[in-house]
Amino acid sequence: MSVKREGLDTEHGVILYLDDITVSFDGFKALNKLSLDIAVGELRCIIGPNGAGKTTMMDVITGKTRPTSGSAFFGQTYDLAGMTEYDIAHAGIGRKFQRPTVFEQHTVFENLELAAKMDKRVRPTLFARLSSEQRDKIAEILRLIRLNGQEDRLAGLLSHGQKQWLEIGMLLMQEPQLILLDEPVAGMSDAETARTAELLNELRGKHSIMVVEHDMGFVAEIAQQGEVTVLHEGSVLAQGRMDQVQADERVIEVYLGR
Ligand SMILES: Nc1ncnc2c1ncn2[C@@H]1O[C@H](COP(=O)(O)OP(=O)(O)OP(=O)(O)O)[C@@H](O)[C@H]1O
Repeated sequence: MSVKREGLDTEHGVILYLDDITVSFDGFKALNKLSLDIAVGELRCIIGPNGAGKTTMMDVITGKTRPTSGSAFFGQTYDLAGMTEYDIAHAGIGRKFQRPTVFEQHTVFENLELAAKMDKRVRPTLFARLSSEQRDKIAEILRLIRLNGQEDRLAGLLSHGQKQWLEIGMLLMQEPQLILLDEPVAGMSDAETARTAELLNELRGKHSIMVVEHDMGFVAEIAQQGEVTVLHEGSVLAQGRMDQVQADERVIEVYLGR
């Protein structure tokens, strides 16, 4: 896998290392000695009951929350604990929150164009024309998110699912090295959920992606033979293929015990 971002050392094949991370809120441990690695090009699904610490983990990775102890590295060299949210985004970690936040008064194309111009690696180019390379990329992403032919529609008129795909497209325009998706299919119809699984399967291997999701059917579709991590009470309870974790007694207990 090529490493596009200068300075990101993934020579050892690992893009994210979380080691022994604890986050305490007034003594309550939202994360409790959490250790987790993501390989370059991996699509990792994270599941776990409510309150397991999934959002807190993403907040630590993106610099929104500081760990009380432990270390978080992006590649070999970026120590996330010492970086601001802006620096982390700039270094190449892109996050999509649960609710879509597209620019509703702009067209689909303009949304992707704005995302291209917010490319944090280059000088802001708000008034510059798109390069032909950027136009090609927008066309490719429009196809990927199945919004080709709809590029002139106002984003505010899209369905909930289409807005989510557009936002994924905007994230891709910025070429993040690691993509974090927080419950991407929450609120989607079954058809939209199936379509999102196809989209993520198309991204598999081309990007390093971490997906937090509650919808088990969807997780099974995208995890395939890859690893699924189950969080519980701020630590890793189990990790393995989806069929393995689903058969794990401890996992069954924490899901059924609620
Ligand atoms: N800022 C905070 N102050 C105090 N407690 C917090 C704070 N943020 C999270 N928590 C607590 O930490 C625990 C983990 O929360 P978190 O949101 O990370 O879980 P989650 O796995 O994302 O849950 P869900 O699936 O419901 O989104 C919860 O018990 C939550 O109440």
